[in-house]
Formats: sequence, C-alpha cells, structure tokens
Amino acid sequence: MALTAVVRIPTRALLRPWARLRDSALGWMEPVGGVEVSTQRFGSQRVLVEPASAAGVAVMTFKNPPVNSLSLELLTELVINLEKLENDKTFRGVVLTSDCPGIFSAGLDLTEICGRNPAHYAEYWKAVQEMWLRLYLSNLMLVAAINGACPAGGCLMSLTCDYRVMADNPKYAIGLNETLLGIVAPFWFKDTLVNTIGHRASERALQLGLLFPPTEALQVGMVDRLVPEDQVQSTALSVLAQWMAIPDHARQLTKNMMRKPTADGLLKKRDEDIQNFVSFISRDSIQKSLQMYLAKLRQKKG
Ligand SMILES: CC/C=C\C/C=C\CCCC/C=C/C(=O)SCCNC(=O)CCNC(=O)[C@H](O)C(C)(C)COP(=O)(O)OP(=O)(O)OC[C@H]1O[C@@H](n2cnc3c(N)ncnc32)[C@H](O)[C@@H]1OP(=O)(O)O
Repeated sequence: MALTAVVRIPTRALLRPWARLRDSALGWMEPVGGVEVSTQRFGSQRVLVEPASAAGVAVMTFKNPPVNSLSLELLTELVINLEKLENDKTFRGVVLTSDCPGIFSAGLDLTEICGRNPAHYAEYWKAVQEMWLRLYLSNLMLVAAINGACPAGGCLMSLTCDYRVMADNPKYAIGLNETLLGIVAPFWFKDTLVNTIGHRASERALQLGLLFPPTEALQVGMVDRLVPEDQVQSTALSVLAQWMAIPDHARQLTKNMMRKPTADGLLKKRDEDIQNFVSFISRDSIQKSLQMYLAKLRQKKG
C-alpha cells in the first residue's frame, strides 16, 4: 500500500526553520510553493521510521522483541535509517522509542558477546561503536522517549540523545549496570555518562552498576523529564517542537563543539578499542560471568 503523501513547506520556513514553529502555531498550513517533504513511512524489519504530524520530525521505533536487545541486525538497521533521515534534509528532529512493552532496550545483545568467535566480537563491537558515533554526533535533534527499562547499552543509546523523557513508572530503571555482569563499561560509555551527570555521580553509578528508578534518574540528571507512561511520546514530540525554534546551524555547531572532543577520543583509537574489547570479552572468566548472567535471566521465568 502506498503511504506516500507530499506536503509542501514554504521555502521561507526552511530558510528560517524557527519560523516553522511560529507559522504552525498560527495554524498556517497552506501548501504553497517550496520544498517537498515526504511523509512516507519507511524503515526496516527492526526499525520503523514514521514522519510525525509536525513537519521535519520523525519517530524511530525499535521493534526487536522480546527486549529490543541491540543485535548486530538492529544496530545495522538503526545506523542505515538514521543516515537516511540525515540525508533527507527535510528532517530536523527524531524521537527514538520502543515498540516492546515495558522495555526501551535491554542493551547489548548478550548472545552476540557470549560463546562466539573473536572475528564475530570484532564485527559486533565495530557496529556498537558506529551506533554510538552516529547518534552522538548526529546533526539531527534527538529525543529519547524512554517507555520502559533502559539498562546498559540501552542507557548509552538514550544518553546520545539531546533530551530524555522517561515514563514515570517505578518498575523501570535506567543506568550503566555493566559491573553487575562482571564486565566494564568502556571509556566512551563512561565519557558519555560523565558529560551527562558529572564525574562524581558517574564514578559512583559506574562502580556500583546502579540502575536508577525514574525519580532518582531525574534527580541525578540522567533523564530530563518524567511523565505518565501514555504521554512519553507526545511529550518528546513537544520537546522537539521547542528545540525546532532554534536555528539549525547555530544549534548544530554548538552540539558539535560540546561533543566532538568526546567522540574524537574513540575516533582516534577505534581499532585499539576493538582489540581491547575482543581480548577482554574472550577471557574465560568473562565468558563464564556472562553465561551465568544469561542463565539467571533465562531461569527467571522457570
Ligand atoms: C577493559 C575494558 C575494555 C573493553 C570493554 C569490554 C567490555 C565490555 C563492555 C560491554 C558493555 C555492555 C553493555 C551491555 O549493554 S550488556 C547487556 C546488559 N543488559 C542487561 O543487563 C539487561 C538484561 N535484561 C534484563 O534485565 C531484563 O531482560 C529486562 C530488560 C529488564 C526485561 O525484563 P523482562 O521483561 O522480565 O524480560 P526477561 O528478563 O524475561 O527477558 C526476556 C528474554 O530476553 C532475554 N534477554 C534479556 N536481556 C537480554 C540481552 N541484553 N541480550 C540478550 N537476551 C536478553 C532473556 O534472556 C529472555 O530470554 P528467554 O530465552 O528466556 O525468553
């Protein structure tokens, strides 16, 4: 079924992006000559991309049941779809969210880093790096609509966004809990957290592998806003509408100035980081810890 429709945005609004917000607030919807905006839904098996009703905004929904673990396939699809959005200059902002009830993302797919061979670990880690670099340095405004549990790699993904809205449900938690699995968050996970909540809070959170319930996550600055579960996505969209009022070039240069030094830390030594990961994760003791953790997760039901 063709889902394509074309909306026309006046060129003046594209040249002055902040004018779009004002214009739409005034109820201006007249299709006049300008640039075509595709409203076609696209995406792939595990990542759905839908243009939102506000011009220039898309919602990217992860659907990798049961827990949106970051498998190699999901990571690859995420990066491809993000690139598509970035190449389509009509998009300025994206909401990242989940289709798995009660779970934003369970983080890295443990079956990708447990019981595989070194070549697979290297390929997988490169994909994790790529996901982080692309999201962290994206010119788009990214808002995470965290509608469920958000541990480890899921938390990292949300920390790459410019703003985080989380469901105010005490059943959900967010944090970098790697030490609880007997593994170590790499330096760029750590740097992303430090840039968000500061050094002291990060040191404590990382050493203890803390998973913060929403109220504590808000207090520590890991998320920016808590809302009832059914308002997470709509709030994320309204936050984006506010950010859209800022001229893109100024916001993008500012974002880059804030983030590039951190990203450069990894860009300068990607291969070394891959080698470190492969040798760390291949250790017998680490593999045993991961197997035990996975077994516990699987036993939970039994
Ligand atoms: C010196 C250093 C140098 C280099 C670096 C080296 C090291 C490594 C760094 C690696 C960084 C790692 C980052 C990570 O993200 S690791 C993953 C951490 N994730 C977690 O701890 C979350 C685990 N999951 C949960 O807590 C729960 O599943 C969750 C998300 C709260 C949902 O709970 P629930 O709804 O009850 O669902 P179940 O637990 O029953 O799970 C359903 C099903 O999914 C399987 N599963 C869960 N999580 C994962 C996962 N992350 N990967 C793969 N599979 C997962 C679970 O086993 C169940 O499977 P089943 O077969 O039983 O149906």
